[in-house]
Amino acid sequence: MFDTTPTLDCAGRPLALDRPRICGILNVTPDSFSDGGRYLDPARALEHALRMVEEGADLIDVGGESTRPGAEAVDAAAEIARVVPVIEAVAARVAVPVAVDTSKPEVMRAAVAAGAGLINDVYALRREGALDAVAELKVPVCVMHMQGEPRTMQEAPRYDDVVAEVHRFLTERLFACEMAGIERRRVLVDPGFGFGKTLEHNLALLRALERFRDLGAGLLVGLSRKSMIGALTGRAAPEQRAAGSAAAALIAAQRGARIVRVHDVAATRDALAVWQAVASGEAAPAR
Ligand SMILES: Nc1nc2ncc(COP(=O)(O)OP(=O)(O)O)nc2c(=O)[nH]1
Repeated sequence: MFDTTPTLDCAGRPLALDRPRICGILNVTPDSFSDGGRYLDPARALEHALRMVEEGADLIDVGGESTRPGAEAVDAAAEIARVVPVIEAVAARVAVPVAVDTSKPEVMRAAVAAGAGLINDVYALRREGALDAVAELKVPVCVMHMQGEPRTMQEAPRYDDVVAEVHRFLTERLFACEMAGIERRRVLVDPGFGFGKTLEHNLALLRALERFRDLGAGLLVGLSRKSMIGALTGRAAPEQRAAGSAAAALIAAQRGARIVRVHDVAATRDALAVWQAVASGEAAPAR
């Protein structure tokens, strides 16, 4: 059922993409939309990371700047101060790879020096120096589509054909990566749910997710607790959206996502385990 797509080498820590993998979100920010402020303290952040790995996370994604709609930007020094101590502490205690969710080259470099093995860039390496940094750091990277900037992206998202335009953007970013010496097998792509998209745009992308298989890159998807889930379930509070988020992660996995980026690891793992038992005729390896 799953083809033998490559295993990513995340600074010596393998991330096999032979079946859908779970990326646990660790926001070290005061203002992330669903868990802002909860893990600002490095000790709390480490505790949460350990719990997510225990629950089944195959990767931990540490972010120091909220990219929610309307978010204010954070400077590099402040972002580094937030993520580096947490990346150091988490990488020292877990065996799974640790990613850094940043678009700034200086944060990428500091994070990899601290033990990060994958870069997750919602700006798809479009900031000055980002492509060169990733080429030099030699760790895998996720490039994501966003229309506009977090501060204003949800004001009036508009596309002629959202699927075609997102596909074209990711094609161009993959080409830019290859031109910079970042081989395609080291790149993950992400349609960027909620990043300059209406509910209809997000649904169109999820329905057409298989279209992105032809990019020849692993597909990462982030739907967890987003307003799309709230709109479809009526759950106003993000922390009430675990069931809807697990359903969305399952649909994404069934349509080709290799990594699902989630807040609720245990619920997601259970949903994927049931599907894998049915779909592949054998139960997913018990944890
Ligand atoms: N690759 C990728 N990275 C992402 N980073 C942040 C968020 C936003 O979610 P969250 O981190 O929970 O919130 P915030 O940005 O407010 O910290 N979504 C994605 C996503 O969909 N894909």
